[in-house]
Amino acid sequence: MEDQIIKEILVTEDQIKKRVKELGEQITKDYQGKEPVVVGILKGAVVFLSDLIRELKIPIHIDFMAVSSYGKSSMSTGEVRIIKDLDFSVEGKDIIIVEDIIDTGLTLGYLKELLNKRGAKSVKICTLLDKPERRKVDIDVDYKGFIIPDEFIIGYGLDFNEKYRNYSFVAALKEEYYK
Ligand SMILES: O=P(O)(O)OC[C@H]1O[C@H](OP(=O)(O)OP(=O)(O)O)[C@H](O)[C@@H]1O
Ligand code: HPA
Ligand SMILES: [Mg+2]
Repeated sequence: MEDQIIKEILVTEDQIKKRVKELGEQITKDYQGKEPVVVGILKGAVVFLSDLIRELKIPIHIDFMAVSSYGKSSMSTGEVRIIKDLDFSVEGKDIIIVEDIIDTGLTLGYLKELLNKRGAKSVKICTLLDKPERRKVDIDVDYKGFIIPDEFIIGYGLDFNEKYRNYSFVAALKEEYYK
């Protein structure tokens, strides 16, 4: 049963729905007359992305990337390995990277720089969750849903050993499961 692994529900389904709608309205306003490419980072971002894009009342394109950190050596450089690259060029495009969570910031720090280097016209970041206590690199977050404490989070795309991504709320996992 899910109750056994959950320490606390941090964000309820209703709170997520309301916030996703607000973020969608904000992005819709900011991108009037533009046709941004929404880039989802697999797999965690898929749940948030699929809800968010239905709140965008502008023409958009969707693309995906899958990345994995290089392990210990990447912790200082923040270099990540690209498992699946984008299908389309970002040159001259307005990009919105969508993430489920920013933790150390290493993944997004690297990706934002990469897309800028590839000639994107603009690169903005939209994350559902922000865990600022764990940040290792400074990162400008343009759109953020909720600030969360330094706990291991599951649900709404976030996994623990690939499970619990399908929960429609965001919860902290009991410490005994990951410590
Ligand atoms: O800010 P950071 O410390 O870089 O951490 C955030 C990244 O870690 C998680 O992905 P994960 O590698 O677990 O892959 P997943 O989305 O497939 O679960 C999350 O979805 C972000 O992409
Ligand atoms: O708290 C988390 N939970 C799941 N995946 C994650 N990736 C970075 N931080 C987290
Ligand atoms: Mg994960």
